[in-house]
Amino acid sequence: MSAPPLLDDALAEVALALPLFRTFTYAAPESSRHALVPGARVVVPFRGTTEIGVYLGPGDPATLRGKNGKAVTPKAILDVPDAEPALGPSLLTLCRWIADYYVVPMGVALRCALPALLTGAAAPTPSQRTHRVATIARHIESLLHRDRIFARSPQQRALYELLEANGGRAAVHQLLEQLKFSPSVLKGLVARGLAVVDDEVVARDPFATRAVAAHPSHVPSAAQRGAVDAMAAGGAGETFLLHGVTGSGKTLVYIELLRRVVEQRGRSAIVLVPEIALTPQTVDRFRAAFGDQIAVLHSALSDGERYDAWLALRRGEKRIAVGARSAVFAPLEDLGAIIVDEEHESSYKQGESPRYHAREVAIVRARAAGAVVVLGSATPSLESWANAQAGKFRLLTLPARVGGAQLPSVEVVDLRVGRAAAWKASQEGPKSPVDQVLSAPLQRALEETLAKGEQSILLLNRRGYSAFIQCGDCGDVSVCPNCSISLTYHRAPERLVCHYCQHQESPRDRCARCSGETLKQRGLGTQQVERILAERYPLARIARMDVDTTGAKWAHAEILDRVGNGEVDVLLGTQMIAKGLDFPNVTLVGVIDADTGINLPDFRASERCFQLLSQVAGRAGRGPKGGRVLIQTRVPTHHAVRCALSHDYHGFVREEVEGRESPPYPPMVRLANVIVSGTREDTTAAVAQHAAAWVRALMTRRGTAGVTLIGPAPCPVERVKQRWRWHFLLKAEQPGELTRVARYFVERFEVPKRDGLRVAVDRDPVALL
Ligand SMILES: Nc1ncnc2c1ncn2[C@@H]1O[C@H](COP(=O)(O)OP(=O)(O)OP(=O)(O)O)[C@@H](O)[C@H]1O
Ligand SMILES: [Zn+2]
Repeated sequence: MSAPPLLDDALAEVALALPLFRTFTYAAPESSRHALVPGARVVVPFRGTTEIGVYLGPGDPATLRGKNGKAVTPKAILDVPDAEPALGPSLLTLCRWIADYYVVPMGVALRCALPALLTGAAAPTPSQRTHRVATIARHIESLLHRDRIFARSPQQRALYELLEANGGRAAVHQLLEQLKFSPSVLKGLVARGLAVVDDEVVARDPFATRAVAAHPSHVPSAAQRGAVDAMAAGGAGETFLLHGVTGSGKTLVYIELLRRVVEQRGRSAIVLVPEIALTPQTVDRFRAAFGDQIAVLHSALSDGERYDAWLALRRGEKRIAVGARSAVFAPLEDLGAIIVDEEHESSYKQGESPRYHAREVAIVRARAAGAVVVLGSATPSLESWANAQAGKFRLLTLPARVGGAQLPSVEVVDLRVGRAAAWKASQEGPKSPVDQVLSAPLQRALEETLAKGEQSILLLNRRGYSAFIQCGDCGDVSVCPNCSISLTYHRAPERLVCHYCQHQESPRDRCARCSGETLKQRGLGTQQVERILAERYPLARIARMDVDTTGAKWAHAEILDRVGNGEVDVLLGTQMIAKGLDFPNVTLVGVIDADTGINLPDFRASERCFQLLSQVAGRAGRGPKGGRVLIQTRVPTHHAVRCALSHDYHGFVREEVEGRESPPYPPMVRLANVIVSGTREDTTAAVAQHAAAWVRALMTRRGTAGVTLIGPAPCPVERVKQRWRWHFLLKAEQPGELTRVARYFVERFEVPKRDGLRVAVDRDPVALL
């Protein structure tokens, strides 16, 4: 053990947002614009430029020895720009925990807790917020009409349909640059009165102008009141797991809890939702209940607006922060509650350094602040469930839907055909497109629902027009030149897109390998299904929602508003339509292919599939009309499918946990995924092997019996953005051991400085792909 450092007030320890596991020592200024207190931003000279850092406390003179043992004169802090420290003591402590647990430099943790405008990382924004926007001027409802209008202008049609897919609007520069439309195509649409282009439309904060519909304020049911009472009486730092079936009224529970915490006790609160743009209904309910007290933090805010919201929270002008994962850092004092809605969602995990999980950060923050945490879900993560079973979290249950509504009946449609049926089908010739997508029972259900004027949701967990392009002769699939993943075929405009790195190319008619003819009809994507549905049901009003419609960020909210207003009969989309939607007139949910994702080489594949099926099924029958769910699958006996059919969360957990016992995976053990990547395959593999051997030797030397190492091996997705990827896993029963091993490794293991080699540690990974 080294002796504790002798700290010196004339010196300052400063964290900089650099990928270096050390802080820097500067001379504290004798006089400065503002007081130098821990958490204050400082401007310091660094390698010939200036950087913005955060002052942590007095510095250690021992750090001022050069390599030869001679004393080095510290450079002085240039400025302390803020009257008040950017980070209060509690957020500073939280960042220390993040740096330690997620094995990242302190400066990296700090940067993620501060708004971009304060870290010097912000781009100057005002000019970016002004752009030209193309909007559809005339809607062409029927497909036949459309065929006629665009008979001689397929490019215009593609652009028109792309605008449509974006909720009717898109930025002109995006259409031209990213999607490679020529300006003349857009001009053509404008000339024909089908679209208009507005000059210099300034993007605005959609929530600032979004009217809050007066939401009826319900009287909580006995079950809801029981949950609120328990939470309001919760001890400081207590964590509750609110397991409430879909439609059980969890949102009202959160709102009633906040009434007590914020309105009665005058404390503050944070509400985390998976993704703001996808959950406008939930956000609207909070806004309806608390109005001006809320700051909604979301991705459409400019850096300036984000900073304004941050300041309002910081000054206590607003006392409730609602936002996605980064809202867990909202600068609120006297925190009384943190709510994590849909706590099982993987979007709470940040994909880049620091790879924190907002749920875990919320728990740590609340414990330090003496606040309660509420984790809510109809399908809690196995980790949270295990914590509740172990008594670490207190379990509260809402076992039924509000107002006596029933959970929908769920039926399975087995897509497997026996040999005899397959023979018969082959004699009958190719199936019609709609028969390939929707089984007879699902078609019947859809038609009945349309006939009754009710709404349907169809889930297809794959985007693009057709999953990939394959050679009919040699079977070769078009893959991304940068990533080891097949390219997705998109129709509007026609192109192949890599969903990892956005690489785009034009589809070929002939195979690059054998010149055989390529086929474009393998697999189904949302665009293709939309088209097939439109042709089969020309009068149905169909809306599609998937990642491609994010071109205009708020397209989602607009599409959902149209569904809410009854302007849409069929909502077709990827997993993003499974979240939190609450439309009483949706009486049918169809899952086109439940098997997508079930066989991914990832220990969470089944859990994710069960959650998705349960969540999307939960969109049906939320009103008095009841509801029905049909799940098409080729694996009807898989426990993820079977348990979703009977709304059996407990049964699923029982079977799934068994599968995670041997070999052990979370929640039985704690996991860290160590990923080695680089631009050359051979050196990446060699470094991964060397790193794994290094860690093994360390563990033997140190006698860290509690940690095991598995691998190394290539990652299931071997190459992403031109980088090869290898990984190994560290498993441990105790998180502390894992921290020590990972930290020692990251700080001491020398990664060769060539071939872009990098090592990343992903603590508590949500996926191993
Ligand atoms: N006490 C109540 N009385 C009447 N209606 C209620 C009550 N509580 C909630 N509701 C209504 O029930 C519906 C479902 O509530 P909510 O959306 O909060 O469910 P949820 O538990 O979040 O479901 P999911 O997990 O599926 O998102 C909403 O329309 C809500 O307004
Ligand atoms: Zn790619």
